[in-house]
Amino acid sequence: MLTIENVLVEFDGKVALDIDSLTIKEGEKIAIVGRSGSGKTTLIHHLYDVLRSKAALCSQRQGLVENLSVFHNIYMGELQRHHWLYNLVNLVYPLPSNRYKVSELTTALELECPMTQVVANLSGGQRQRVALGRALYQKQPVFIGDEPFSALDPTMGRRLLSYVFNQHSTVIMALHDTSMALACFDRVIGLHQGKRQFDVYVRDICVDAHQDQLQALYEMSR
Ligand SMILES: Nc1ncnc2c1ncn2[C@@H]1O[C@H](COP(=O)(O)OP(=O)(O)OP(=O)(O)O)[C@@H](O)[C@H]1O
Repeated sequence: MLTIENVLVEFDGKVALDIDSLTIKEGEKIAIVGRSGSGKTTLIHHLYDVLRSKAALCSQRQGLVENLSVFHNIYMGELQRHHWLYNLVNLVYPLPSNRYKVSELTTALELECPMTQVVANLSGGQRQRVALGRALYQKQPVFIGDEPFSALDPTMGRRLLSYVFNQHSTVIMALHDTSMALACFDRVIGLHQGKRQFDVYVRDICVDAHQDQLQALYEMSR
């Protein structure tokens, strides 16, 4: 589906990402792990730039519009598909079909607040699920997420990960939860100082041994 080669990203002369070659096949579920500052977000954004036409991004920054409702923030995922006039009408009088689609999604995301609730009044975990909803609403074949469950309890995180998997053929996700990476994903890529430290298919490895390798990745000195 995609091969990137010789990707070097620097900020102020400091290497953030240095990948010689990385191939991603359609249908893969890939977790990207590594300690804070190892280059996960930089890689996620690079992959999104390359795959943009068929991917939805759920970024760490979220980019929610504080004064708009849950409905509007999720509906924004589809803005570019419609004429501006349709979007304007829907902003003022949300159409029943769109209200129905968004409400199905908020139920799946276990968002119990009303769809009319302004995002500024939501908790961190609720905001994260609204951002996730906006990415899911796009119904793209590829889902790219940057720690999309970091504010959720682990059980809910796993339930929502299953939902994301059911809705997308290919999933690429930066995570700090290494147990989730090994238990739920096909392939795990470990980054350290912008470089790939390992890249394994979970079916080919001894998970317990790899749990130690993952732990070591987080304990590496900078
Ligand atoms: N816009 C920027 N300007 C300057 N430096 C940046 C910028 N974005 C990232 N960096 C630097 O690039 C390196 C990689 O950052 P990145 O955000 O990709 O790491 P990360 O693994 O996603 O971290 P985290 O787990 O904390 O989100 C870090 O040293 C970071 O400080």
